[in-house]
Amino acid sequence: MLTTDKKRVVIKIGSSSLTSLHGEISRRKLEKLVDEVVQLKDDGHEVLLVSSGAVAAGYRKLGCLERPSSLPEKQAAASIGQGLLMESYSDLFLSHGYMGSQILITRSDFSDEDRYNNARNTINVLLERGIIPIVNENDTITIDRLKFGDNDTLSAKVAGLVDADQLIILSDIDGLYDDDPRKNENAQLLQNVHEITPEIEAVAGEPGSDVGTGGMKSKIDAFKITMASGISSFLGKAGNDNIVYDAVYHNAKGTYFEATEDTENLDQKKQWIAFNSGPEGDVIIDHRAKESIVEMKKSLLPMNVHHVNGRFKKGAVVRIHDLHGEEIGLGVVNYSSDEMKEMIGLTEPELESYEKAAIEREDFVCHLEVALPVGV
Ligand SMILES: Nc1ncnc2c1ncn2[C@@H]1O[C@H](COP(=O)(O)OP(=O)(O)O)[C@@H](O)[C@H]1O
Ligand SMILES: N[C@@H](CCC(=O)OP(=O)(O)O)C(=O)O
Repeated sequence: MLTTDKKRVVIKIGSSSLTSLHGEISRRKLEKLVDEVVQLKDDGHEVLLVSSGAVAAGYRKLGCLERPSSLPEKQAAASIGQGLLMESYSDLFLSHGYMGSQILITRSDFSDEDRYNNARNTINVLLERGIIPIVNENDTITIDRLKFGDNDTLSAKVAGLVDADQLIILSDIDGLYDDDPRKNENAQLLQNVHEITPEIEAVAGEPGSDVGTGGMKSKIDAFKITMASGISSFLGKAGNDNIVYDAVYHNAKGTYFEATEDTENLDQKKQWIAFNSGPEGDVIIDHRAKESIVEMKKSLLPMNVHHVNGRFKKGAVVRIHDLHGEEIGLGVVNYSSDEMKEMIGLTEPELESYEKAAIEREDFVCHLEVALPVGV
């Protein structure tokens, strides 16, 4: 995060906002976006782009008449389109004296803590040296169940990774409405959202175009992540005049997502546990232990582990459940599943040799404290 009024801004632009009606990359739309990023750079802000558009830019050149639905065809299209997209961005930024750089990320890169931290270090160097990192999912090599899938949640995770001040999501709609505007012409624009309540989640519908994948639902998931991470966010319409520039200065038409000041922000370690780690097993605890870690905010002691499911090593992230099967949160274990199984049933004096907590409080993220998006 920058300390002055210079901001670190992550801008996400969706496929539908970069392509023409025929699904080709629109040079005019790209130029407009680049012009606005350049305005921010000229003002001294750091900017990172999360740009979709690889599949959209490539599928016709692959010989498909419409956006393919099979994974191998989408991946082949992205292989063609990603290069074309980057070529256009590089040319345009260079014509203004700025340099772009490509970063392709998979979900498994983010679930490995070392690779996650490494990505942060790399991006920090680029931003500090005035480069504009351009991030997309590494579509050509990811497999379906391990895909981010849409770039909305990817952009929120990237914003958390680089400790951004603001996430701007540009779409084909000028904000979040209280109902799907395609179905209800009286739907009203919501200008400020301070909490993602079940009512807010309920207004989010499917994608509005053939080229977008996320729809409003994935944007809401993205804003849950940024709000829990203390990052303010904005949703507005790509192509509206000065939308990006005005959003940074809080003057744009759209929806601003800002958590209230009393919301506790997750630190970077907890962001990784909550949104990026892939849990490897389950630790089940009784109601007394639940009260101790949730309400009294204590660490989970070895004597409070009721049983464990799955195999995991020391340092893995696990799901913590109560005896009714309700998931309470996620945490990093200090013992492997085998060690934990050995502890169960031991008396207090016998447990004395296990000096560490099973899960330290600072390595535990409670679902009650943070409304975690499911499955992101
Ligand atoms: N409550 C809502 N408010 C605004 N848009 C909505 C809502 N529910 C569904 N949508 C649809 O979500 C679409 C934007 O998502 P998407 O098509 O994935 O765009 P992008 O490619 O920009 O990510 C809008 O065009 C709109 O039709
Ligand atoms: N990684 C994909 C983006 C997936 C996608 O379509 O996302 P979005 O347009 O943001 O809903 C691509 O570059 O084509």
